[in-house]
Amino acid sequence: MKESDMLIIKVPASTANLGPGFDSIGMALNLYLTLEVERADKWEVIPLSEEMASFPKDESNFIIQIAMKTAERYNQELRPAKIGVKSEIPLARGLGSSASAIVAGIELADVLGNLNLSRQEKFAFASEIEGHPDNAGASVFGGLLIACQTADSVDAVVSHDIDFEIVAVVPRKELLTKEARGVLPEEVTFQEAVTAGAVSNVLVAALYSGNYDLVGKMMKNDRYHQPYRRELVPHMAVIEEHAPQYGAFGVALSGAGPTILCLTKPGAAQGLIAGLQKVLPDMDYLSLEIDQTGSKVYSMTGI
Ligand SMILES: Nc1ncnc2c1ncn2[C@@H]1O[C@H](COP(=O)(O)OP(=O)(O)OP(=O)(O)O)[C@@H](O)[C@H]1O
Ligand SMILES: N[C@@H](CCO)C(=O)O
Repeated sequence: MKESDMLIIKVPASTANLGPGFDSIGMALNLYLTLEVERADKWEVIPLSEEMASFPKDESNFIIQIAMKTAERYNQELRPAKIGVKSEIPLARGLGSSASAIVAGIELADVLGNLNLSRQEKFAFASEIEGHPDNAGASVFGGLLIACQTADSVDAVVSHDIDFEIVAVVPRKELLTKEARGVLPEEVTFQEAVTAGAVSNVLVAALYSGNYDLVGKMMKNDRYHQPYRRELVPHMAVIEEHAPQYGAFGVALSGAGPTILCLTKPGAAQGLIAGLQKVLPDMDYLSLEIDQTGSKVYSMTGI
């Protein structure tokens, strides 16, 4: 990065799991965390949207901490910068806000430290920090991602060809991922694991073959996490009951919740929102698309 540059880092939100793809499937969404980065004599974070005002304004800010950790991994020290931060991603609602902040920090280290990281390197480090690759991978690559993280490696297949309309039903109250992971069992039986894996396999095959009715059925049939998290998200059953009549073919918990993800047939999103507002008026409704680009960095001159 040159002294006079103002760089923009733009990272998409994401939804994870799509039901049975627990800690494995992610999809990038067109809501963004944006950083405006300029060289400075000391670290400074300027909140440019309301929710960002609650975070530290110095180098203890999470995004800067991630940037420093990334630089350290590559034996670099970062010179400070002034960073304007704005976000359209609701916090702790199951739309990948923490993963987008991690990816933004890695992108920040990449530009400030001239690290020249590949997308795979950014994906691997973001997944390591987040602990699972679904949200992090979607934020890095965009599109629909099927990923697998083991102790030795993290691998993903990313598709930019799959597309459908999305409605996110967002409760006004936060649910931290830590709490929603706390209700999951420590063990399942071998037979349960086999069935849960089979449901996930059919979901992926149905997604790739465009069999959206089967996609919806598999989203609902998840055995890994939704049965345990239902008690935290009572609005989910209401949406499952009413959404199909307004054109949704699939309903699932978005990430760890509490947002509910509805996938709709083309042109059905507005009707779905109007229909659901009648039964659940106290929710926010977002009509969204898949982000097919992933995280990107550009200068104010548009390069
Ligand atoms: N831009 C940001 N700057 C600093 N911290 C952030 C930022 N975005 C998210 N966080 C941190 O991440 C927390 C939310 O992470 P959490 O994993 O609980 O939910 P989520 O990522 O929004 O949802 P999910 O993981 O289910 O998709 C926030 O409470 C905050 O501590
Ligand atoms: N796969 C994760 C996504 C949320 O971070 C979960 O469901 O807990």
